[in-house]
Amino acid sequence: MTRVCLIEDDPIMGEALTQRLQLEGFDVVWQRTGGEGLQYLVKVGSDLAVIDVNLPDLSGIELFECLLREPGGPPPTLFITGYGTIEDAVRVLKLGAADYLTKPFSPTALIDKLRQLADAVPATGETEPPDALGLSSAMRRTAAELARIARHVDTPLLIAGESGVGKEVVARRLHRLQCPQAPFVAVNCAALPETLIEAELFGHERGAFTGAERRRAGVFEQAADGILFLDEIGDMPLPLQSRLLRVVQSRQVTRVGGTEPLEVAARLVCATHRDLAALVREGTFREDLYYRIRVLEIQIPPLRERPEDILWLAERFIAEHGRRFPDERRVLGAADREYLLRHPWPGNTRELQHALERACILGHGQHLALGPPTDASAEAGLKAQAQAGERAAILAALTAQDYKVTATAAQLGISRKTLWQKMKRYRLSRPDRGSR
Ligand SMILES: Nc1ncnc2c1ncn2[C@@H]1O[C@H](COP(=O)(O)OP(=O)(O)OP(=O)(O)O)[C@@H](O)[C@H]1O
Repeated sequence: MTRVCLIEDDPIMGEALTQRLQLEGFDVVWQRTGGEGLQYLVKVGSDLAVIDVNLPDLSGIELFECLLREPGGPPPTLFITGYGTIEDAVRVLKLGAADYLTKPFSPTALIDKLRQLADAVPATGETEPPDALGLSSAMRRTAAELARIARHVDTPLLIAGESGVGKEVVARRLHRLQCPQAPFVAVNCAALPETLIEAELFGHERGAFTGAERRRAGVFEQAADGILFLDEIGDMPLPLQSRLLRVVQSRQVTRVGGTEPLEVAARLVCATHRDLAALVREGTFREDLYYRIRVLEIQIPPLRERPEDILWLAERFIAEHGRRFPDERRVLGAADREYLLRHPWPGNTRELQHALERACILGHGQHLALGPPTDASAEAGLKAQAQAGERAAILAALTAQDYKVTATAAQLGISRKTLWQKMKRYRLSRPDRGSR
């Protein structure tokens, strides 16, 4: 049963909500002051919290800020704000609240929101799954949906969202759920020259064109019964879109220069940071292909719209860095949290990850060096900063190219040898995802 801690000083409202939530099957604990509520959440904890912003002793926002400083952080929290106090609503969302309701509200609206949160929260007694995607309701919902999507292995999935939000992470998560032993083949449609993309996708027979000295399997074949991840699908040239549509519809592929069709067993997962519907309207993306690849669709909101994920992700990135470099174990301080929550993160999770990597490398003792460097540390840290930037650029290119050295070296404009040397120096190797 999902536990809800209701923190509300108004006796009539408190009692009415407690009764209604109990009737709806929630396990409700009603705390009448901010202080008692804080103590309860720190000592006992709860799956969800409903907190009135206006409490007599400690405001709901102060209470939430205290919980943010606790090691476990607050549970997914729904705030009740006063009518017309939009500033409060914006503030609580920025701090990481899951949602808010403005008074007066109907109990049904509260219950709907709590149910949405409860669906995504593990029931009492369960710990957070190791492969959670975030704390926000959007990412919890995505994680829950992936488990269902994984069962329908033939249905294409479209993952949409701004660059760096974690579309590939979601695709790889699906792979882990659906077919961890089968291949995961990632292709960046934007990174392939138009002349190569057809042969890369569909493969080619020996002698199909100048330079085709031997037969080559395309990515559909390479993906076998696993997942074929077509990133930046919006950048695929129109003529190839028609061919792709035929493959998706017939579940058969014919190599360039070949005549024998081969069965396609792989699941197609496409990703885009572009507005495909707009591309369809402009005539640069085929409408029939659009509908075919988005039978299932996951929209990942930008990080700025799910601030509750920022600190959660930051903790993970810092911990991960500390595991890899034990002498660089840093801790997120109050000023760091404030900085992280204030920054708009136009580059989304990727930018956050790189900012924290840099902050861990340049930090001292437990302290992170977040934000612009101070005068004293600027000079001393300049070299390290340049190296951190270089490492981050190489890491981004490796990730974009699925750790293919030739393609990554080409993207970065350096030789394969130089790339190998730098990967060694910066300890960059393909993460063991068990996917190939
Ligand atoms: N939920 C998450 N947990 C941990 N790391 C994440 C998460 N989401 C994203 N990241 C990290 O952020 C970076 C960007 O993620 P990813 O490559 O999946 O984004 P993307 O949306 O596919 O980006 P692009 O559109 O540029 O291809 C990666 O290094 C990834 O490891």
